[in-house]
This record gives sequence, C-alpha cells and structure tokens, in this order.
Amino acid sequence: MSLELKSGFSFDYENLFGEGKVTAADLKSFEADLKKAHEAMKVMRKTGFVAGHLSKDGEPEKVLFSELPYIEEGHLNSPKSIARLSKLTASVQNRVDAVVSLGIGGSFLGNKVLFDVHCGEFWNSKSKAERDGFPRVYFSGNNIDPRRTTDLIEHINASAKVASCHGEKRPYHVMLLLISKSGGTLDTMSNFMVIYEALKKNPEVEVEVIAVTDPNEKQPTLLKKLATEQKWPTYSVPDGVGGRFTIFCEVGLTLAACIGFDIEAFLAGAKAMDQVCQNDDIWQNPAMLNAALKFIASEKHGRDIEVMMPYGDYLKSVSEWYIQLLAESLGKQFDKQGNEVCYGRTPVVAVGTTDMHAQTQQHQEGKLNKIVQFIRIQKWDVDPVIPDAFPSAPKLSDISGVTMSQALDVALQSNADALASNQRFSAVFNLPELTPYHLGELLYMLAMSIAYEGELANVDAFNQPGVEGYKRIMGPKLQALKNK
Ligand SMILES: O=P(O)(O)OC[C@H]1O[C@H](O)[C@H](O)[C@@H](O)[C@@H]1O
Repeated sequence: MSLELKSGFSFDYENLFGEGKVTAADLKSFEADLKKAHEAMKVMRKTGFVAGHLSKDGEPEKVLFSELPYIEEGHLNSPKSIARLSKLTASVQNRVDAVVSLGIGGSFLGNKVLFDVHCGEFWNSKSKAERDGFPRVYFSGNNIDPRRTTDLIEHINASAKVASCHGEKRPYHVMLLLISKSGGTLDTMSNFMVIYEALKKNPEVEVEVIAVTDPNEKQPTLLKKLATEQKWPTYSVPDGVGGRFTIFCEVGLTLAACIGFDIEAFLAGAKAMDQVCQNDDIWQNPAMLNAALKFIASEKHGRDIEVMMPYGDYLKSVSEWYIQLLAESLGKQFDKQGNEVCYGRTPVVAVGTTDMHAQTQQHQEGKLNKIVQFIRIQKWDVDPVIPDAFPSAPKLSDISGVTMSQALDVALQSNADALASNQRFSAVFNLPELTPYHLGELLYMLAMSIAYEGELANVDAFNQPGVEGYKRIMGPKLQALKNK
C-alpha cells in the first residue's frame, strides 16, 4: 500500500494502515476534521491566516512557509532574491576558504541537512579542487560548548597557517554566516563574539560577516542593527516563517549558495510537493495522509512517539531537523481554545542500520507507543559491490556479491517485517535518489504534514511558548552571574 508520485517519491503505509493498525473506520471517524484541516490549509496558502496562531508577543501573525517554494515576483523567494544568491555563490567560490555557519534551532538544523547531503563527512579534508573551489564548512552556535568553540578557532588558525606555509600570498579567508531570526540568541551570539574576536587577532586570517535575520527596519533586531552599523551584507528570515521552516528561505539558501547546492531544484521539489498536497483526495495527498495516519495512530492507538529512522548516515541530520519540526510544532499544553490537552508525539532520532543494533530492541519489544518512520533511498549514486574478499570464510562469502544498497534495503525490509509481526507500526518515505529535488519534496511534505496535524489536533503548530519558560529564568540568572 503506497502513495506514489509522478517523480517516483512514495509513501509506503502498508504497516500503518489496515486491520490491527489505523483502520478505514478510524479515518472515517475523523472525516469532518480532515475536511476542516484541508480547508484551513487552503486558507493558509491563500492568505497566510491560520486560525488561533499568535506570535510570541501575542499579535496575529501570518504563516507563510507555503509560499517559499514558489520563486515569483513579490514572493519571499523571488527571481531577484535567487539571482542575489547566485551572486553569493560566485563571490564565495574560489575566494572564501572557510564558512562558519552560526545558528541554533531553525537557524542551524536545516543548514546541517543541506551540508550533509551535498558535501558528506569528508568535505573539509578534500582539496580545494576536489571541492570545486567551494569553501570548507563548519558549524557553530548550536551549543555553548567552551571546548568545541576553542577547538574550532584553533583548527581554523592552523588551517590558515598551513595555507600560508603552502605559499598562499593572501590571508585565509573566513566567512562567518551569522544566522538568528530574533537577532540576539545567546548561544549563537556568544559563539560568534568569541570566534570573531579570536580570528580578528590572527593576521593570517581575514574575516567577513554575513548576517541573516528578520529584515524589519522599523523594529530592527539586534543583529540587524549591528549589521547596519558594521556594514555587513544581510539576508532575510522573513516575518511569517518560523525557525523550523527556514530551510526553504535565506537561512538554508545562503548556506546552499556557499556550497554550490542546487537551490532551484530543491525549491522545485518543494513546489511539486506543495501542488500534490493541494489534492482534496487524501489518498493522493501525502501530507494529509501522513498527518491523518500519525494523528490517529497517536490518539486512538497510543503511538505517541515517532522514531525518524533514515537508512543512511548523511540523513541523520534530516532526522535531527525533524525533531524540532515535530517537537516545537505539536508539543503543546493547550489547544486553540485554551483547554489543556498536552498533545504531541515525542520525536526520536535513529539511523538505519546503526540503531538496529541499539534502539531496535525497544522498538520491537518495548511499550506499544511508537511509530517507526523509515526513509529509504532507492538508487544510490555510488554503490560498491561487497566483494568475496575471503572465500575461505563462508560466513563472509554469504554476504558478498550484492551491492551495499541492496544489503541496506534488505536490512530495512527485515526490520519493517519484524516490527509488523509484533503489532508495531511503521511507514516508509521512498526517495528515488538523494537529489536536491527529492530532498525538497521530502522536507516540504513533512512541513506540510505538521501543519495538517496542528489542525487535526486543534493546536497552534506555529508557536513555541514552551521554550520561553527556561529563557525567562536564564536571562536574570546570567545577569546575576555578571553582577557578582
Ligand atoms: O533564529 P533564532 O531567533 O536565533 O532562533 C533559534 C531558535 O531558538 C528558539 O529557542 C526557538 O525555540 C527556535 O524555534 C528557534 O529556531
């Protein structure tokens, strides 16, 4: 049982729907809610209005993520903004040696996905020619870890030294891509200041800063003010695009531009997915179907943990990106009318096959409270055959002669079958290949699915009041520390 799109992307829900799982009768009982949710999505697309959504300051706020895939005049991504990103690519390639992407939450997670998928683990150890002139990439600001930040500075300084020893006549050029929608997030800004000051002191390093923040000029963010003062170029995290949707705007796209990732193909995938998700027929609308099955699995069958388990190392960051999307969007104490509901599925990061040797015991035999969501790549662009390197060892000979992706697929299928044989729910998102287009499809489908589920659960999927709790305590605590 699977919903397959023309692009080849498919959602296989065989192990989530049917007898003993979410049933047709379950779906029928939510028919009116589903219709309402679908209508709400139409209004959101057309006007940006989502009933019950208020900003952090309690003001009505538009929800505009569904506009991002459409590169059009007057849109958040316009032909002009995309052309400016192409210029950024041209200016970075063969000029900038290293980019440090500084941000946390939505200002980090999507960028990490794009980097991992496009560059892979060993990017920074490749030669400049192997990187096609694109810079090395580092991440910072996604924690306040003294050791790692110090290590990063030392590493960059050491790379600058190596470059100068190899006869580079110019300083090592580092671009700090400083990303914060609110413009003052402690984790991001503290790392930025430490790194900026340290690198500035090194004559072998030249530092350049690009700021990505809320563009509002009437009430500029701290970062916006700083950028104006310091004459740093700025890019936008537009109003109406919450952190967890920013991979489709200049937060993700500036990093994409710096590594030569195909922005237009990525947005084209998201756009195609948005169009499919306008289908009124739930069996043809992957976001509506995914949201409905997961919502019902949670509400009626107690499956309120979602394990996001891509099969592939470089997709682990997709799972981490999804954590924020699911947790911040749906983990809500109150519904839209203020009644206490304490809704939400708890997200869990897993990777296949890695976690088949760690988490699977719990998935297979632990509490019946999980849905395991697999992500599968159908065709890998490289796929070594496992050789019969030691014919005298029959156990090793047995696993030889197939490609690594075939073995990976067997592992996934076996895991899904075993789970299904013990009343465990799972589903698979199949990507024909790991391209920017299909990645755009997948991530956008997940974003839209969350928007549907917010409506089904009657919670505001676009705020995150719960994260203010610790922030209210942390601010004065830091102040008190300073005054000591
Ligand atoms: O981009 P920033 O304003 O720095 O925010 C970064 C992150 O911090 C907050 O705590 C929010 O919970 C996240 O939704 C947000 O993505």
